Amino acid sequence: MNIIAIDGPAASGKGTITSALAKKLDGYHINSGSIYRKLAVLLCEKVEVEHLSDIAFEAECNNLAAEVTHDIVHHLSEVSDALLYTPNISSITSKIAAYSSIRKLATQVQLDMIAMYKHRYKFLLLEGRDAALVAGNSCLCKIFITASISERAKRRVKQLKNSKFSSIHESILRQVKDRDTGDVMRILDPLSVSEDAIVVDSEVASIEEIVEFLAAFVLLKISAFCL
Ligand SMILES: Nc1ncnc2c1ncn2[C@@H]1O[C@H](COP(=O)(O)OP(=O)(O)OP(=O)(O)O)[C@@H](O)[C@H]1O
Ligand SMILES: Nc1ccn([C@H]2C[C@H](O)[C@@H](COP(=O)(O)O)O2)c(=O)n1
Repeated sequence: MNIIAIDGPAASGKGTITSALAKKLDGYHINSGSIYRKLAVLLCEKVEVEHLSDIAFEAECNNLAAEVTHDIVHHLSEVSDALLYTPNISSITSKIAAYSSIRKLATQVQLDMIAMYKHRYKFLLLEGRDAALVAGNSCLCKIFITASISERAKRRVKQLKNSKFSSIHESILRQVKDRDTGDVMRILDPLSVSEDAIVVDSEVASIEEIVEFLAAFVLLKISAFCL
């Protein structure tokens, strides 16, 4: 099984690049961020999280994980994609991703998806913070997509411009910084660059050029494996 693990900070372009790379390689894209985001939406449907203490918030995360675990695929399929990328859900997702009950559940969903799709596709592209860890020995290569924080905030402003969540650069920059801090500082599976990852700066080339380059890199890697 060939798993390509792809990671990077918020708005670095990893989702866009992974999706285009999956198309180019005829692979299947597993977006682990969307699993975490859907769990955040389910939590918000259940409780008002805004005024909870950290202890109460963690308890609610544990309750949610216990409640949905037996029918997780059904629960996740009930969540509309439209809600996933709102600033509020992005920030709550970053928070819930720190708790082991949530991480355990999201990891199980990813492992189930890998088991389901591994015989149907030559490549599985696993996007997310702990992709390399989840993929384990089946990881063919690790890719880390990055860009400067100002560029990432600029991209997010542009992305949100035509939605009802549009916001000014300063406020988006603060949100992106807060998410970086939450992702990098948390104890469980923090955002970090694995030493054997290939690091791609998405500011120095277009999306198409990066996808071309990465597809060539993956194919080279697999041919080296087959020697
Ligand atoms: N060279 C580039 N490479 C990748 N994305 C780019 C590039 N230039 C502009 N973008 C744009 O940056 C925006 C952010 O990309 P994307 O949503 O894929 O980021 P992400 O890392 O998956 O973010 P998140 O983790 O918050 O979901 C998209 O609108 C994408 O089109
Ligand atoms: N494997 C993963 C995937 C995502 N997260 C966290 C990190 C982010 O704060 C949030 C949303 O992820 P994104 O859609 O931006 O990739 O979920 C994680 O901890 N582990």
